[in-house]
Amino acid sequence: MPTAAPLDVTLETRLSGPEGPFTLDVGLKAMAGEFLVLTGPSGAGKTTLLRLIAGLARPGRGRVAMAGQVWCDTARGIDLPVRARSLGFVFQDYALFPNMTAAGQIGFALHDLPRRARRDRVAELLDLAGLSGLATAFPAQLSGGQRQRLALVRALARQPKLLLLDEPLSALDPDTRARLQDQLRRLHDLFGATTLMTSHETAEARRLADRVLRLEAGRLGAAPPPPPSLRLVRV
Ligand SMILES: Nc1ncnc2c1ncn2[C@@H]1O[C@H](COP(=O)(O)OP(=O)(O)OP(=O)(O)O)[C@@H](O)[C@H]1O
Repeated sequence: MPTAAPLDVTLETRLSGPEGPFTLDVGLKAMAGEFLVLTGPSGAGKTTLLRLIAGLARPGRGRVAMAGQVWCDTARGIDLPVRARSLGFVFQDYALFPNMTAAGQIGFALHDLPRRARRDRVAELLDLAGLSGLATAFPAQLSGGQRQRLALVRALARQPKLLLLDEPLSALDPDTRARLQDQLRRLHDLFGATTLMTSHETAEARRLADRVLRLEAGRLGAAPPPPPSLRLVRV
């Protein structure tokens, strides 16, 4: 259950879209453990917002704070490097290392643990991902769903306070996607990270999220309510 309001984001930055420049101008707060899904049309700025929060891009101006720690504040010249921010991410352009086994991918994220603790933690995370029998498999030997489960537990390996997911399920077939939605929500609940995910699928957003937000042309609004359910009429 959400308990506090630790993610506090106010960002403004100029972007150039196909129809000309526009401003990504966002104020966003999330509770600890809250699962937010960000929907909106292509080009609205969803990926850019996640990259700015992660520290992979720098905003024109603004502030990002998480759990009382300021990650970025342009007015005070603060801009923590990505590795100093307690976050995990699954981004389309941060794929798995092709030449590393499943166990190696997770172990890499835990490189500073002593060897035995690292081995135990890797085994535990592989088990959580349902990949215990595939510890020595390389990404090319895994299905799309297995790869995304691996990417997810790798992102959660260091128990980050914030989990950023950019369309993590979009490349999967519908059945795998539905299964992974449930697994994703379970992992989120288990780790208790605040999660911000982007999705084009309104149904997916409603199924997963505690709160759905919509970004349009750089501005945030609440998502429209779900359509009223059909009422049966006696004839
Ligand atoms: N550093 C930048 N400077 C200027 N414009 C940028 C920069 N980064 C992204 N853009 C532009 O901002 C717009 C929003 O891109 P973004 O990828 O954030 O949208 P999106 O909502 O995630 O779209 P999609 O749903 O298709 O992934 C795009 O037109 C992109 O070209």
